[in-house]
Amino acid sequence: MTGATQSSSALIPDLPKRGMPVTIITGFLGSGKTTLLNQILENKHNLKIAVLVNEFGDINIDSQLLVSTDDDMVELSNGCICCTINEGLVDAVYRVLERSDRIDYMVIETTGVADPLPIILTFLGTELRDLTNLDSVIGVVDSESFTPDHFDSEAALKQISYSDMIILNKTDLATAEKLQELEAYISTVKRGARIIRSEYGRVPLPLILDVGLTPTEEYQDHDHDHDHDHDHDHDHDHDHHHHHHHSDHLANDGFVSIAFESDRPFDVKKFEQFLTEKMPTGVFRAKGILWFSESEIPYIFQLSGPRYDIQLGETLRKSKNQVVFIGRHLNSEEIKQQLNSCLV
Ligand SMILES: Nc1nc2c(ncn2[C@@H]2O[C@H](COP(=O)(O)OP(=O)(O)OP(=O)(O)O)[C@@H](O)[C@H]2O)c(=O)[nH]1
Repeated sequence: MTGATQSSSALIPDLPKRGMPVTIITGFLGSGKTTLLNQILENKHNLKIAVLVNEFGDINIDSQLLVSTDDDMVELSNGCICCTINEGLVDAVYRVLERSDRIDYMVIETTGVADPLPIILTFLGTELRDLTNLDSVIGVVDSESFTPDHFDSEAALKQISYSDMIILNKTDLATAEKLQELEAYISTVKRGARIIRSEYGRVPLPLILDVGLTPTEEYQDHDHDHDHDHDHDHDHDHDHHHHHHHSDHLANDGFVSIAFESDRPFDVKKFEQFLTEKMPTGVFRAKGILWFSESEIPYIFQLSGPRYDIQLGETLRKSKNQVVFIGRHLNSEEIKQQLNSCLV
């Protein structure tokens, strides 16, 4: 990777020694990362922020749900974090650095099943170290659904242990006791962790941006290539060097992502019946832009753990149905067939 990017750095010789500040937002599926990112974008005032979003799945839903002004930039790189992001990430960062207009800050949202370490090491262990300044890694935790078994997911645990700060989000859905238990648990995983409670990611920006929390020297001994060689349970030896993966391949800790798109609208009653009666219990997270035959305006669909909501997406353009289901032990064909039968 270093070889591939060295030539790009020659294009931007004038960057200051301490480069562009970068914040990484990590956290499990549905914990509130995009919500936090929207809070940042809505409250950034004059700061020009470039946003990089990496999604688990073939369709970019998050990018469509981000509030964005002309100054912001959303660079997308979908796919499996282990296969795609390290190469795609360096290129995307260069595209931001090479922009002629001023960008003050970069915020990266990882997928909900990502191990943040390879991303951290991409900033600290490659030539990006001189061009960027990793400010902090923020881990978002869903205080309603997170439990100490951390969804049986190594990634969920690593997201906490590599975070410099934890946003204990969705406090409106958890009892005071649960919040205290979680804070105690998080402190056992990450001693001395800075924990901030929030609802809908509402946190004053000075508490989370430009805080200089990443202990960069502690990562110095990590061997970048070695650490990238991790233990995901999918086999990608034979296709590591090309990036036309399908979502079925994107399994992390057993999670798979199933993308469904259609130019035909859904029947709202059939779709709700699918959600309440037919959807497999293995579905942990779903999101999408929905088009119902009854409405001219598209809807935003969010499902996280036990709850879902479907809200009018006034600012979205109606085009087609796009929805992603993420979970374990999912039968992709069966789900697609069931969704097809909800179409008008
Ligand atoms: N009640 C409640 N809901 C919240 C809060 N924060 C976020 N949500 C909802 O939780 C759902 C998931 O939020 P997102 O911000 O999309 O979560 P995410 O971490 O980006 O999800 P992935 O990208 O799939 O990993 C959405 O329906 C949000 O509106 C909160 O503090 N309280």
